[in-house]
Amino acid sequence: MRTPIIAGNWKLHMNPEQTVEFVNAVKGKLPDPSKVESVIAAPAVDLYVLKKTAEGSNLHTGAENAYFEVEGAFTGETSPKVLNEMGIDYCIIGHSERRGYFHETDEDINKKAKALFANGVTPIICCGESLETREANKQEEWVVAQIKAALEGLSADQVSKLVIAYEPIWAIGTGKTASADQAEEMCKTIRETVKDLYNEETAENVRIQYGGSVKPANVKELMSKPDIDGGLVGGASLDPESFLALVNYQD
Ligand SMILES: O=C(CO)COP(=O)(O)O
Repeated sequence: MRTPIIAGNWKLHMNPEQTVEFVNAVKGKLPDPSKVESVIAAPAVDLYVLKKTAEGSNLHTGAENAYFEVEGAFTGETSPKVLNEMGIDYCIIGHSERRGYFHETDEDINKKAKALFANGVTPIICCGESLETREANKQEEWVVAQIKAALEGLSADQVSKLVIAYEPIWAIGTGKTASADQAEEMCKTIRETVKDLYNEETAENVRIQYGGSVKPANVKELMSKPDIDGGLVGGASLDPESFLALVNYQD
């Protein structure tokens, strides 16, 4: 059985003081990680205090991006090796904002996935189509191509452990959620793609999140779908009460 995983993606929000305040507010109220895994992915400048403050709690930690090299003359980048040394569990890669604003390619994302695995950090690999692609009814081929490129050269064992986040760009920060059926349809397609590329067991193990205007009001319906194993949440993860409502959706 796959353990549900709800991850907040803070994007470019929150400073270290706000991070400490947030973690202290949620820390004693998170679900047992065997029932629902709770993750906060924070800006790199907040990760040290995020990890320190979360220690001994049920909160797992994540970075929002990392580079595919671990050391060297790469000004401004974050090392997967240092994330591991800090005890950071997850790293989001390939978010549509990184692909769009920072021109990250499928190849970069694949290299980042490999570098994260080589350094003991679990990738959360994002995929998702634009409104234009959906209106042309090309969303499946688009997302399948992104998944194939991102997973290129990864082993079945690695793919069993990673997380894939399906985030249709038209639903991010717009208040316009994909319907639970639309989200389920694509998450199912992603799982079938993993089955075709690897095997049934790997497809059964890989956890697939939906992201795009997930809120306490819609999380339960999304999570009731068989191929949706979690949420990657932007705006609604910034407030402790709202984050707690999301991770405790089973109550
Ligand atoms: O991009 C997202 C998470 O990575 C989704 O953001 P919102 O939840 O704010 O729509």
